[in-house]
Amino acid sequence: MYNRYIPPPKEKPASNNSQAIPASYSAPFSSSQPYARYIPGPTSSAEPAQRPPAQPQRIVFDDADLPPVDHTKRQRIIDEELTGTREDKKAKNKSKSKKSTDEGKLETEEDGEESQLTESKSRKRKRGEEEPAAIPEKEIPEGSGTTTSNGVAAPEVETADPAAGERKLKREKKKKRKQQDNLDSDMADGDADHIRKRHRSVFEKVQKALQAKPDVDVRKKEEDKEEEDTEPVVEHGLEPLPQPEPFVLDESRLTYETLPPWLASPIKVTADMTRPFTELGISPESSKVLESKGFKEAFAVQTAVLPLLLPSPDRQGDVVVAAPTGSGKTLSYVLPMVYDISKGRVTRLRALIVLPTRDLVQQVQLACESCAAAFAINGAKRVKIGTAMGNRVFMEEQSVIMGEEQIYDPKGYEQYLKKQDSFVDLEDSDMENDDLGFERAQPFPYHVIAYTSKVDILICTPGRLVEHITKTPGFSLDYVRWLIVDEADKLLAQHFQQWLDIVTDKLSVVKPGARDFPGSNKSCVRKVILSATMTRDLSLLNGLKLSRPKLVVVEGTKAGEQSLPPLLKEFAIKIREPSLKPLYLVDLLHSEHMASVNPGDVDEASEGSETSDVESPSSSDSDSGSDSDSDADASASPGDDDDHSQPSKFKPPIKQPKLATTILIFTKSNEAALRLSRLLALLAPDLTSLIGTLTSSTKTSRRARTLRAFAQGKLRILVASDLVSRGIDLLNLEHVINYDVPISETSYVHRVGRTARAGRKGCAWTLLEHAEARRFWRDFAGEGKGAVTSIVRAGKVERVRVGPEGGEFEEERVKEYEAALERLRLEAQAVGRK
Ligand SMILES: Nc1ncnc2c1ncn2[C@@H]1O[C@H](COP(=O)(O)OP(=O)(O)OP(=O)(O)O)[C@@H](O)[C@H]1O
Repeated sequence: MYNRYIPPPKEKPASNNSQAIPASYSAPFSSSQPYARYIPGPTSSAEPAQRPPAQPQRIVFDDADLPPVDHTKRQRIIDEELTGTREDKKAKNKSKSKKSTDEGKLETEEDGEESQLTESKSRKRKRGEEEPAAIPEKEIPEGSGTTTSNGVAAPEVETADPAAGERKLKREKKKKRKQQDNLDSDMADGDADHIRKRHRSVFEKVQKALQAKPDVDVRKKEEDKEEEDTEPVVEHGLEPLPQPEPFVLDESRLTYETLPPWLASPIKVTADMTRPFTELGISPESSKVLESKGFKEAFAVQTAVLPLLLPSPDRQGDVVVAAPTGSGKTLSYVLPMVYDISKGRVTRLRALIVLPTRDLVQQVQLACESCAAAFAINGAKRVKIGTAMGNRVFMEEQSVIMGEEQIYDPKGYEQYLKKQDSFVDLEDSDMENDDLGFERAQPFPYHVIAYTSKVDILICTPGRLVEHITKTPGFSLDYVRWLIVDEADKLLAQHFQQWLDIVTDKLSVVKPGARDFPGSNKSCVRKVILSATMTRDLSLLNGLKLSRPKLVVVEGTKAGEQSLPPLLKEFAIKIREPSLKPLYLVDLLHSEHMASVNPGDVDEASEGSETSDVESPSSSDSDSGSDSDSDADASASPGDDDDHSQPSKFKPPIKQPKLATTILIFTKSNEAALRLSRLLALLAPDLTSLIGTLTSSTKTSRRARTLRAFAQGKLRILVASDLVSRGIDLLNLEHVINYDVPISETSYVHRVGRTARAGRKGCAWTLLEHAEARRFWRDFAGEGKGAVTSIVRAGKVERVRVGPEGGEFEEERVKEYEAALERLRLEAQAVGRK
């Protein structure tokens, strides 16, 4: 930082005075140049004789604080300091000195500097040392009135007699000091301080520069060399400083080399591998029961996972499974887990299965019940299964999971009375249960309530699990020895109430006899982590605190890849006129493409179903209407091919319409799903009674009914949001239509994976508007320029044409469409007014 230079008074100095400023003096120092401020002499006319001649302020530095320096170099450094940076700092100084004048801010900053310098001076005086001479005198060229290369007036030095010259110099110094003292004493205190402060700042700079001398020398040398080698140095003003290279995100995909061994060397299983359950350690009796439930033999992933999880004399580690959608991952963990628990006698909470949605909880519950039945033979225990997903009031859920028993225990009763105040008061909680008449049991006098788990396996959503851990008396994970995390990538990426930390903390508690038996292979918790799109993000996986994990993948996939079901066929349809996209969908639904791909499956499911017991989109509120709505809609002539739209007083018998397949249509949001479902009902009246809607805003019970109706074939088309894109097992589903392109590869894999499950065929159709086409082909299909996709598929995505022959829809159809839109708008308005 440099102080503002104040130009010297415009009086003409005596030409023969060595202290006077030569005419050339002002030339290199404009007011904006960085240099110590010139101190003018006293202005009082009463003492003209004492007024010192105008001179530049001498720069004083404390040699005691510096290493011995070469004065020649020092001078050069000072010169560099004063000149080299001058241009660069010009504008900065201007604004700074202005600030300093206006606000006096600089003074404040400089107080410290001045006190340091004063301290240094006084130290020197105490030591009896002379104040060092001003700017290196030895360097001053011979001759009178010379200036330094910077134009600084150099004192005249006699060189003929060195002793005499020295004496003269001393005299001059003494004289100057005296003058300076006079000057100081004459000046008002504030002014003198102010000026001194300003000078000190410059001196401080010079000192710093000198201390940094070695760097300066090296830099100078380097600069000189560069100058020789390259172009002349261009001095810069206030243009932006050179910035470091922008940080480029490493988008390279994971390779085997970057993964830990257990991820890099997975256990691979061929996709078409099957084995009888008996060969994998399941008893023939249990296998028979499994067969009766539709599980004839173990699927590929099950053949690899079952041996790792079934009880064995060796203590085995945790298991991570990355296998395609519909490959049978659920049974691969449910079977060994239920088998293991069925060997016990006492009911305790032994297993937790965590899933992201309620629909999945219900689905996995069915798989668990099937297996529980399979192992409840030959006197083995029937494993008890419970759910916690927030679909009923909390206290009711608590009473389903936990049991209470009155035990005579006077001491315990006393403690209970003392503790009562600090006990978690569920009555005060914000749960939805309070006014429903559930009453928490109180202990009888001299009794305590002992809490016992009513279930061996709890299937739950993470949020509800945390609620039970924190609020349900007696709910404990001490005996849990199975933790299953299905759809793991989703659950790990979303920190629902820090559920994972809470659960893993609880599971790390060691209570001897609970799950820790020295030397037993049953000790500790077995963790099984599954997904069709398993993350390789170690920071996420680390949160699970896995112990000696093993990864199971389907052969043909590498780390970071996600394979599609082998029997899935994919198609893309170009939408030429985006504003008429619903018409393309209607055409696709009516086209020969929507044929059954697994003949027999759908018809079997729908046998005998003539009416639907679920809501229909043609009702004014498809998600909140009563079940009877669909009957009313169905009466609008479903299946009557001759005249679908004519209102008729005569209601024909309900017939199954000619849609011989099942279709799941994905939209981008709940709202879009509701809207499209209603629009379809208006545009394709023949399909009206077959359309159901699934969104996260639909009540769980209604969703369950809709799914049931679909499984039975009463509904043939489901319009859904991404809610059901994961895990939902619609076994008879044949076609998935991406009405809106999914947001990610992962989402695409899960959506299309709702079909072609369990060894069946299936088709996925994606409607592509022009703007979305590039992303689809590059990221999802892996075709075209710059294509990179992590999706592994058996075939290729085929292009299919749907829509009018000539490319344009008939005017009449466009008008129908516009009328349907208008009706939709009016209906929405009417709902808004309610
Ligand atoms: N061994 C088997 N024999 C016959 N069917 C089976 C067998 N194992 C699983 N299934 C059936 O396969 C279907 C898909 O299984 P599951 O839901 O476990 O797949 P998933 O791999 O978990 O799929 P997603 O990743 O989509 O959740 C289910 O209907 C299930 O009943």
